[in-house]
Amino acid sequence: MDPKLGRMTLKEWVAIESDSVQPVPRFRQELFRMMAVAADTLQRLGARVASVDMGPQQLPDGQSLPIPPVILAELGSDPTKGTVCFYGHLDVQPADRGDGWLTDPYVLTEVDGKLYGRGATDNKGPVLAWINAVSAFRALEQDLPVNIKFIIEGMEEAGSVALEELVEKEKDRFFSGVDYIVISDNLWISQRKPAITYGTRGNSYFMVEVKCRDQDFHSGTFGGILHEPMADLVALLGSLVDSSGHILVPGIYDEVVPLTEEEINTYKAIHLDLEEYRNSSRVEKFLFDTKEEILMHLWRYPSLSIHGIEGAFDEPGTKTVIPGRVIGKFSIRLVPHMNVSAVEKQVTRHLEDVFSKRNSSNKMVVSMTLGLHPWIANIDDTQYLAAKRAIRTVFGTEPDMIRDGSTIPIAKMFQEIVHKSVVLIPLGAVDDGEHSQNEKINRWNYIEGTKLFAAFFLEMAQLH
Ligand SMILES: NCCCC(=O)N[C@@H](Cc1c[nH]cn1)C(=O)O
Ligand SMILES: [Zn+2]
Ligand SMILES: [Zn+2]
Repeated sequence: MDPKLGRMTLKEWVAIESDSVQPVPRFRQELFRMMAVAADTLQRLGARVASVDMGPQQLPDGQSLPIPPVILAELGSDPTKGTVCFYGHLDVQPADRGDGWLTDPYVLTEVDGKLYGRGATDNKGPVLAWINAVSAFRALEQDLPVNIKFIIEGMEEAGSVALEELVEKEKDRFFSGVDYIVISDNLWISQRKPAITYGTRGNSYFMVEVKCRDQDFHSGTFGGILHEPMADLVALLGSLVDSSGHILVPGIYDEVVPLTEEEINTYKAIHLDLEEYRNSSRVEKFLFDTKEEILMHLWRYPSLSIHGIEGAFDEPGTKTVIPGRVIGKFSIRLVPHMNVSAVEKQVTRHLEDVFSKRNSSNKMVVSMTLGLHPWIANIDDTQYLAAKRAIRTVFGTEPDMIRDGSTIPIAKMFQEIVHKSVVLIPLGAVDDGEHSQNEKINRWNYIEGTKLFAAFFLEMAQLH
């Protein structure tokens, strides 16, 4: 802890086990502690801070847990200055030492300039980099070049539960004076070259339940005389996508924006060392061989991923069970201009069609549990220019102009509800391993990223 500004270090933040994905009271308490610590840090910096009560989260099993508060903080309200709003999240993905972490995930550990720890890059490091950039102006006793607002949540990894309602409610209050919105919750596509991100994919998450009864069966006693739920489910999941990654749901590609020559040129301009990307991902072969195809299939085409089966036997050993009820989980990453409710209908119709052809006596229920829209921005907006200039100043290079294959739900919500320009300014390197074992942020990225944000404030002040 910095005694003068009361600033917390990344090590202290990583030590808080703020896992929002596992809905258990212990992690919820940690999340509340995390949000209280962050609110206190911002208060000590001189911000006006409100911790907004978000009410309960209803869980699928009928229980509920409290949602951690969202922090709304404001520094400066000079009407002659522009106002930049920064969004970040302080919840993390689950992490367990036994899952293959080489160090304790909740003890920030430096090895060769890499700071390992859960949340180091996603998203505690970048949030602290923003706070550090503000406190640099404070330490130098300089006025902030722009007014700054922070919106910081603790449920992003669980799908930003209840956040949309809050943004809607605060549209004409907290967000009324906001000119620009910045998010730093993704990565560069290179180890050393900075990037600016102007689009993300959306996500439709599906559950397909196949049920015979609530209890499992002995396969010696029932095997051979049942429509087995798992066999139905495997056939359903197997009908979704072919071996070249093409989604088999009829109509799913209908609304995808057609590709133009001009767009292809934007992919050509990006430097991506495929060999390095493949090696650092430890993947032998991708579905596509060229940089352009890889980028397009990550950013501008939909993809379908199968995530898991609830109720399946997944332990080591040879249990001879027939699961009585199984739930398959898969999701489709959406791109402009796919529509969430059209996708829901197409997927449901397709699964009903496949299931009916099996003549199974089991019951199938399809539900879409998340529907997150894709987002794309206008890269000619002022803050894109400011970010480019700040990158030139700090890194001495032009940024890669990139999109992100994953989903940052708040980007689209801000665009739709607040109607302000949104930019993603990542500061982590391509190999930071967000969501994975051994997540890290490089010391260099963390420090240069802090400088980048300070330079960005100065550029925004000039351009506004
Ligand atoms: N590189 C940015 C990472 C942000 C991220 O991982 N977002 C999640 C959000 C989500 C989508 N569906 C459920 N949660 C993601 O998986 O894309
Ligand atoms: Zn994140
Ligand atoms: Zn994440």
